[in-house]
Amino acid sequence: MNQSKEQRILNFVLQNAVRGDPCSVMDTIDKYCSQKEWAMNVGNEKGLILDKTVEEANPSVALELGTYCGYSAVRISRLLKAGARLLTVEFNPEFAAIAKQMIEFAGVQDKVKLLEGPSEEIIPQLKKKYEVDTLDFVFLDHWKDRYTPDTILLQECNLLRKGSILLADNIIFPGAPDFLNYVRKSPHFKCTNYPSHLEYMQVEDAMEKAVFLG
Ligand SMILES: O=C(NC/C=C/[C@H]1O[C@@H](n2cnc(C(F)(F)F)c2)[C@H](O)[C@@H]1O)c1cc([N+](=O)[O-])cc(O)c1O
Ligand SMILES: [Mg+2]
Repeated sequence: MNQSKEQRILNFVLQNAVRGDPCSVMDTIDKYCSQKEWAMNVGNEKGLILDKTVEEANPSVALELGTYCGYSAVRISRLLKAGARLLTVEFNPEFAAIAKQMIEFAGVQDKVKLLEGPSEEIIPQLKKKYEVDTLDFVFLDHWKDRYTPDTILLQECNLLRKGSILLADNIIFPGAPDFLNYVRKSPHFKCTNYPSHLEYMQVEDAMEKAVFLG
């Protein structure tokens, strides 16, 4: 049975990146996806915005919705302080298996917990099952029509605290218009837009930061 694109990306990393070196894994994925096969990793340009926002948040507990191949899980977890952790949620079992191997190869597995399943099931379990009090940082990069319902669900589950930082990918392309509308109109969020480009392409894109005000 022929391989999936995600399996080809993982194989390229296993054969070309330096084991235990997160930056080498990120650079190798970016090289493959810019030169051989496009894939929906946040990439290096938007990745720098992600880096700066993670450093600003300096999270003890971070959540990512949309693991995919694990590129941003590696990117985020490499910046976490000792004892901090990233919970990353993936719905597709095949992608989760790829991401698990990617995370282990990068050597960040002790900082990352990969949770498999739909967000509407996992988010309500975070407090009791995954011992989360509140989330310091949330990266939204999953299905764009889930950004708003999951942001509402995070609030309903009391997982946000004054100062929790949400960062959303793909505000322009593919776009998340209802999310943009929701957070910009809400009195509970202070929003900042970061213009950028779609990963590996000369297409406009942007990220939106939404700080929860309590
Ligand atoms: O569709 C895009 N991303 C969707 C990303 C989807 C990924 O998030 C997972 N997921 C779904 N639900 C959950 C959770 F957590 F809820 F369970 C996790 C899906 O299985 C998939 O791996 C996309 C598309 C483009 N593009 O250019 O088309 C560019 C991008 O940067 C993109 O992120
Ligand atoms: Mg994205």
